Amino acid sequence: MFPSFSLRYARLPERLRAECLPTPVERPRLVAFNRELADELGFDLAAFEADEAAGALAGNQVPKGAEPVAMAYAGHQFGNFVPQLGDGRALLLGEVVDRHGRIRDIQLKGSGRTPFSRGGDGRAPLGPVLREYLVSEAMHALGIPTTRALAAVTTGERVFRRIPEPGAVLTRVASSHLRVGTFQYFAARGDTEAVRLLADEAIARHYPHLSDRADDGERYLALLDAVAERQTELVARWMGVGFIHGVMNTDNTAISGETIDYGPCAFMDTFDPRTVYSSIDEQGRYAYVNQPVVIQWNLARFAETLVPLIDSDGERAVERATPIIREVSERFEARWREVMRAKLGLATDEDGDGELAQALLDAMRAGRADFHLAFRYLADAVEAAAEAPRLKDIFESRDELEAWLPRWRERLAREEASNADIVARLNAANPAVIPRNHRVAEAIAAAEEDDFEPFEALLAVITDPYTTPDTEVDYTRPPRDEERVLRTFCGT
Ligand SMILES: Nc1ncnc2c1ncn2[C@@H]1O[C@H](COP(=O)(O)OP(=O)(O)OP(=O)(O)O)[C@@H](O)[C@H]1O
Repeated sequence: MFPSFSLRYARLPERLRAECLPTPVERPRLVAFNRELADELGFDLAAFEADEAAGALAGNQVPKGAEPVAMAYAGHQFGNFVPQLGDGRALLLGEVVDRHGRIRDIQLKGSGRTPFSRGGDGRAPLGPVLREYLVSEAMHALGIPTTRALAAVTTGERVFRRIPEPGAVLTRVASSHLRVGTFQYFAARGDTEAVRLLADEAIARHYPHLSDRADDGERYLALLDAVAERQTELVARWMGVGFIHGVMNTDNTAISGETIDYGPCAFMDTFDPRTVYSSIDEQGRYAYVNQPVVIQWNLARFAETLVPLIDSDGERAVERATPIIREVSERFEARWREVMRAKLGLATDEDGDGELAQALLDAMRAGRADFHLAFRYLADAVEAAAEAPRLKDIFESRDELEAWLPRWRERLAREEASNADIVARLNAANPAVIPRNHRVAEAIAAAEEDDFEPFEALLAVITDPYTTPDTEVDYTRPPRDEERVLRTFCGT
């Protein structure tokens, strides 16, 4: 059933990883399987058989040709350096070449202890597995780079967190699992050769256009620049859909520029830039508004690992890398303005656009408006005479919005586009439905009672996010006060 594995990472020197087999589980049952992604990866779907797939995707049988490895990595967690993390509950089965010729990692998450497990049990509860499944697939449907979810299997075993919970294994697909933390692991050990191997692997897999730069220093500097570009754009795009990652540690900053690790993440409901959902982020380090600064900080940690590769003279290397890190804030501002222009229905670029977008966000904050509906319902207000009651109703106080709308319409007039075109742009840039926290919580609670219908129904609508769902349940509605999820648990 599985496509053939290329075992690139398993063939890298042993100190980069640990060979390790998954620990079999009692009663594997396939509860979610992404056929579209499986097809893209080259799975033989004609030979697909659910029980056999469940066994393989729970790690009870290692697929033919796979050589599972746990990857070594370190990381700054909430600002503190932890020199040894590594896949403590995940195993890379190997890489496959998908139907588009792209190399993709296939990894089991929750498949048992590894040499990097430290005190952990190597397992994952069903709730976080389904949260990662839902949110990563929604992110993909929104067109934002991310790891993907291929399958979820329940194990028939309990895992013990605050309370006993049903266990599960997620099969995750990524264009690679190289993280800033992977580089930090070896840099902290003074193993420059390993850092070089990783940098070369990163260039080969994600930035092949850099490989023909003859000068080593230039090439690794260009790698830093390329990662900074992708990560900065990623954060701007997260913020454009109201996403808060929740745990932007350096081990969760992917070199590919994909979103990775959907732990205590959430999409914001009421707009407030200080919003934090994560139960483990007590100081608000990873609040919505802090994300651009955090990514700059994480990229500076990445730059530090590359110093010996950039120039044999450390001071000169730092001098060369520093402008790239400094520029992250400007780059972010530019990407953010692009994201916001699209959300306002603007295809042309004017100096005042950033300020116009900020004024709407200020109005949303003052009016305690729902982030997603405020943008989605802008389409009702394009016409000068429009009353737009749906839009106005979601603002608790409207003065700022009322003052903003004529400014926006004046700006739209300079677009020289028909109202219908503007409406089409707005609807293509502002999703109707995202996985709201209370809906994710509801789907998880039902699945924990063995009812997967709410999970499947939610998955169906969030993977078609720009279409207003025609369903009995209103997936677009913000939570009522009693439904509000204030904190999300990472549940590791
Ligand atoms: N139950 C567990 N058993 C062993 N190790 C664990 C467990 N939970 C988390 N870890 C390890 O602790 C570290 C931090 O965990 P975190 O929750 O950020 O990552 P994760 O969700 O497991 O992994 P990823 O970043 O690959 O999505 C990682 O090295 C992870 O492998």
